[in-house]
Amino acid sequence: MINIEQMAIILDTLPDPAFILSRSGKYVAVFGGRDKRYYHDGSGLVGLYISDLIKPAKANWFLEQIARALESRKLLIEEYELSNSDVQGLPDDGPAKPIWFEGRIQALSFPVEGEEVVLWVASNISERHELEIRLRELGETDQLTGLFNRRKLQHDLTLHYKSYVRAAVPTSILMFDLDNLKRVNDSKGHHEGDEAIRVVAHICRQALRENDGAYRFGGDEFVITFPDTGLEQAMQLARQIHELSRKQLSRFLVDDAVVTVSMGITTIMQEDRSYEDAIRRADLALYQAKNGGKNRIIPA
Ligand SMILES: Nc1nc2c(ncn2[C@@H]2O[C@H](COP(=O)(O)OP(=O)(O)OP(=O)(O)O)[C@@H](O)[C@H]2O)c(=O)[nH]1
Repeated sequence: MINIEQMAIILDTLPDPAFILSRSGKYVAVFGGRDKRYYHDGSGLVGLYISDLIKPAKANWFLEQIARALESRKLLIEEYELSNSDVQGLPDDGPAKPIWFEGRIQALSFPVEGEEVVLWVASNISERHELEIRLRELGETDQLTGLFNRRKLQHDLTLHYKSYVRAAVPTSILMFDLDNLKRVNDSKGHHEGDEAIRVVAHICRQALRENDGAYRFGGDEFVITFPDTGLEQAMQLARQIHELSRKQLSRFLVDDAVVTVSMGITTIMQEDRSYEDAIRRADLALYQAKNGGKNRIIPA
């Protein structure tokens, strides 16, 4: 059988720190989490209160989670970020960067000093968190250009459409396609064609305002979204992008054919049942730009 001294050693050897916290946010006890590569030593916190140590917004969040665990009596699992500069009284030795934690919070069945308490186990999940961010970025980025991909466009346009329905915030959509890329590929090779596509991505980045989004729709087709922007203003931005393209793509020349861009532009409208209706309209306008002789902008 394990005796009480051994039990105390086991508690202190727990790989992740385990806090006993009262409803009012008092650190009643701290066990484990001794490896300084992963954790700051929290033993100096015992007897102190969360609200005295942590900035108000975060402190309130901790108190809310304690209350939730006490009310539900069920295991509560929450992820949060915390650095040692967020918590007064923590030593400097330990991880320098902010840590992402997974907190596992469970009400205990006995009070301490007349107050209800929870057990809060805080696991360092920073590596997993970074990997998740990286995977999300990869899942929404086009490899050749570094622009967002079509999946991300669908996600963002869904939100823009909701903003339009909820608060009549207009989003304009510019769809454009390179002209004559096939001739560059055929006569100068795919590598040169790739370069033209990268130049377009660079132009998009040059022209974007803070909340605009640039996406590779597929092949040599691109979309730019202009949130909170009506058609007239979006037309001006499209003209700028068209002009930048005219200058920067002029070096991709095959015989008498230059790489240019054809553009269709529209705004989410009242009759649209989803963002897809607006995309279809932009696509149709782009088709008209191609049919009208390429290298032009057609609004719809
Ligand atoms: N190098 C390169 N070419 C691509 C890529 N994606 C699509 N393309 C080429 O882009 C061309 C797209 O077809 P089209 O739009 O009909 O060709 P285009 O010469 O631009 O024709 P217009 O749009 O009518 O001017 C095809 O030749 C594709 O092979 C890519 O990632 N790299």
